[in-house]
Amino acid sequence: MEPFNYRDNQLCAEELQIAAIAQRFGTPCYIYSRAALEARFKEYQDALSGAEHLICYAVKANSNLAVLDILARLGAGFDIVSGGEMERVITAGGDPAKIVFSGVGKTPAEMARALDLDIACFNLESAPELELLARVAAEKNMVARVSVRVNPDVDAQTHPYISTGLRENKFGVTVEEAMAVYRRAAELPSIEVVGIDCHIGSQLTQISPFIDALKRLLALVDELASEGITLHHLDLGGGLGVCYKDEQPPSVAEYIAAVRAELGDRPLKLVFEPGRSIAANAGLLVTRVNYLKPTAEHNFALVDAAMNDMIRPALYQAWLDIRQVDLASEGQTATWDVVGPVCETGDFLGKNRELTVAPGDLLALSGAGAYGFTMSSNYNSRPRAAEIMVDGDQAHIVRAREEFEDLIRGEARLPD
Ligand SMILES: Cc1ncc(COP(=O)(O)O)c(C=O)c1O
Ligand SMILES: N[C@@H](CCCC[NH3+])C(=O)O
Repeated sequence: MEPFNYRDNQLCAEELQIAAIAQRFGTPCYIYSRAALEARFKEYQDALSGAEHLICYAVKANSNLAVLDILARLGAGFDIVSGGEMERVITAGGDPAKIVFSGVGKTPAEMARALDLDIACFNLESAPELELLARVAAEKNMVARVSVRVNPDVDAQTHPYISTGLRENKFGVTVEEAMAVYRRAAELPSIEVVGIDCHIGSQLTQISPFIDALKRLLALVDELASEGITLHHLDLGGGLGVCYKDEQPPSVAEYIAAVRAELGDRPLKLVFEPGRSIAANAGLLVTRVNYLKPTAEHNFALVDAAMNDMIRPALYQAWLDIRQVDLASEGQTATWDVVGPVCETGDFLGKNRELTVAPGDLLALSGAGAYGFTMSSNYNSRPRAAEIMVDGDQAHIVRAREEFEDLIRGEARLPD
């Protein structure tokens, strides 16, 4: 489902022209498509039909309440990594019984709140975390359901910053350590062992690393069973990649089919934590060209969005497609570096792009629905962008553009 198409040379989001949305809500703005979010989530549901499963959307990819609400209505569970994400899910109407809590640094307060909400499962990332959780649960006279995040030491073949399943990464426990953590968990009265979990990295474009990880997890499941520790679910994390440029990731259906084939008829509920593969291509970042600055070295198109709005190009050298909103622009055709107003040389959204642009034109960055707004900041005291949800021929503002008052909230000058 491609939500952003041209009609009469004008880029549209579902039934609406991007130019009209930008006119109404200003730029820079994130524009999401409800239909695209739903279609991607349903791909997972269809691929998993007939199997006991839970699809826990990874909130970090795009945590806007409207996005969470749309997915919650379809029955989604949620993968969270902080108290803030937990409260977002609850505020959006998500079901706490479908929350899994990942993350290497859970605090006692976050644990206590998650226990009060009776979330599905804590994905434990270390032996000390198990001890702390057991204490927090015991003090509340409660039992915490856990799975252990295993670091299977497989190469996800993705950017090193978003690879998480190698021995050198900070996430999870090694296969060897996992046995000890499970044995200890099984003897703690305030802990109930329910599952096993891994997440080997993000933007994976091949199935084989997932299957390698799954094999290592299944071997552990068998070893645990032989010791009388029976697991009920297997959580393979997120990580399925998307096409930003010319990547050819497997489809959701291919990926899930391969996992189901490897699992065979084991009585394990399958849990997934997809983020990017649901949200990335359901969103655009729309920006306006303020100046054209051709120099001897480079042609710069200075736009009103910057690295604080979308940091992926600066942080991971990520390539995002940049499209003209108006294909009939009468601007200057050249190879442009599309850069923002932030005072950093690394502040670029894309380099060497063939575009026809004039000051005042709009450009749209594709693949911006995941790890776009959620990674944005106020660097250079820039208010964060507005977020818009398009639903057919309706555009809803789902996060207001920040104002100066938002920038200084909580700050104070010293007393006289
Ligand atoms: C534990 C965990 N689960 C799920 C995800 C979501 O990953 P992705 O957006 O690649 O699907 C992440 C982020 O990579 C993660 O760290
Ligand atoms: N933030 C990363 C994805 C990593 C997710 C964290 N586990 C990105 O934009 O590609």
